[in-house]
Amino acid sequence: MSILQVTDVNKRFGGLQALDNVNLEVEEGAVHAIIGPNGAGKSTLLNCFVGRLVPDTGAVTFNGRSLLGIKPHEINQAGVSRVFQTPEIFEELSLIENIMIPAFAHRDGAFRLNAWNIVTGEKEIREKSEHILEDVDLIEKKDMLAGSLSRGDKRRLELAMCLVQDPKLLLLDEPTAGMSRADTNNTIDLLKRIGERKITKIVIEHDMHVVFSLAHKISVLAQGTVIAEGLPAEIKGNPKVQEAYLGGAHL
Ligand SMILES: Nc1ncnc2c1ncn2[C@@H]1O[C@H](COP(=O)(O)OP(=O)(O)OP(=O)(O)O)[C@@H](O)[C@H]1O
Repeated sequence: MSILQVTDVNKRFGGLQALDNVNLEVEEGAVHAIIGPNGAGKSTLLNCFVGRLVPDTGAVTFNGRSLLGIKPHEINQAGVSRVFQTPEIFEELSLIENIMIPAFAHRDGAFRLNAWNIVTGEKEIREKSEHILEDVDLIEKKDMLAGSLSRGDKRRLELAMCLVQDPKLLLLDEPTAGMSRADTNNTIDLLKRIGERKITKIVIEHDMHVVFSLAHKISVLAQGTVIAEGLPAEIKGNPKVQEAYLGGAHL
């Protein structure tokens, strides 16, 4: 069963056709990678899933419900969470506070920086937040300021901020960008582990080691068009994909 369906989506920026009749079906529980060269339209497509952009034409449905015209926070409330290329965390707050804020927002249906809530900290929210920090191996650092973390840890923290909201669909925009090989491998392991929660994931990624380690299905975008789609083994040997990547340098 598909959880996300993209039908004939077009998006133009002035004279540039950033998305050209894109069709995509993401199966519930799968890791679906979207790859493609720079400027292919990957981020534009992702932005159409979270309400940051509205397609000129076409449809995007999540769990059978149209996402078009829905505000980003409402899409988030419906179960779609996004991890950004540059972590969006509260640098001046501790790790546990960073997790508790979205936990309260998820429970209350509104995002508020409510200091009183965090100080008094309802037991169940605190416990849930600590569990999530354990899952991402950051529990030892829970009282440190988020701003003092390494880049890899900041991305893990942001992932934890998404997980505490119990998302149904997690969008990962280059989850290992700028990481060392060791941090990249840790992130792959972590994403495999959270795969046990049955969260559907869409991963945009340039690092093919990450893509082939995680993805069940891959869609390849080039110049705003899906040029290939299939299992990792099918995509690896696809000549159109090799060509889009300038002689296969990335594959
Ligand atoms: N807000 C915008 N206004 C004008 N052009 C835009 C806008 N956003 C994206 N574009 C253009 O649309 C095209 C697709 O961009 P997009 O960021 O979606 O590509 P991408 O596949 O995510 O690339 P990368 O891998 O480099 O992040 C590019 O040519 C980009 O310059």
